[in-house]
Amino acid sequence: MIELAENRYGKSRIRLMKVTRHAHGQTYTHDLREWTVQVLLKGDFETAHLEGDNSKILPTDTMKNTVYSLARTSKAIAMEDYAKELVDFLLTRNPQVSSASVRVESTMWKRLTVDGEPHPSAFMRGSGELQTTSVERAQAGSFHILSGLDNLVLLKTANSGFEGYIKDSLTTLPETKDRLFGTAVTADWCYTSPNLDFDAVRTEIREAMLRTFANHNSKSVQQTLYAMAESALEAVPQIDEIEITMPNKHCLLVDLSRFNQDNPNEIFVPTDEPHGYIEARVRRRS
Ligand SMILES: O=c1[nH]c(=O)c2[nH]c(=O)[nH]c2[nH]1
Repeated sequence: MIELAENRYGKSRIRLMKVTRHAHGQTYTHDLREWTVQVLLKGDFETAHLEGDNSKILPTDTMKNTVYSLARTSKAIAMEDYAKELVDFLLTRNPQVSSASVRVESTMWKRLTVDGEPHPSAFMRGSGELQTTSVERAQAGSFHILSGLDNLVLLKTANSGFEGYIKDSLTTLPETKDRLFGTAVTADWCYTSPNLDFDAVRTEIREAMLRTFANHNSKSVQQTLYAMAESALEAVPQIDEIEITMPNKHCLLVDLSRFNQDNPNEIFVPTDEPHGYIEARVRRRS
């Protein structure tokens, strides 16, 4: 006997740009948001898989249209609030759906400064960093919101060392009190409430992590990762758990002795592969 164990379906990589226009008398300001949205539904789709009966299937093309239509009417500023509206909309109109999940990835656009003034309608891509959220709700259930960020690329040139580790017959790594520490942070945190000023909380979490990365006297990526998670949890009571992944993007000191030159930690070769991979989930003790 064979059975359908689990299934879900939806639309991925729905790209959306929203311009919000504010008029101030003779002048104006525009706000810009760029989101990539994924919608996934779980529910009563067994007959679709087993019999080819599409009578309970909301086409993924309709889900894509829903994303744009709701973006037009929604007053949400935070992507978490927009995702909640989208989940509610899909669940209300589709009783065959048992749970809906919406993920939004937001691209960083920064307002251009021209002649020292913020420009009302010109923007610059900030970096490859993404702000993320995944919002899920079952019919008659409550929201589960996991927000975070991805590809926050950081580097510190002081206050990082790595010493005192295991040495065995395969060790070649020299100990160092002074190395470059480069990483690309991924973080995901859970909120204690589904109704928050999500953008304000996000800013505080991000700033707490950045401050700690900059100021930490790092004995390892592991220690700095934990300190960053701890500072986010201390700064923001509205989250109770945070998971952080920090690859160790090694920058290797170049040996210039072959050219009769010294290299007092000035010339490095940045490497992508292989890289260390450090991950931890840190939570408030209950
Ligand atoms: O911060 C570090 N943690 C490690 O576990 C590790 N391993 C390694 O080779 N270099 C480093 N650096």
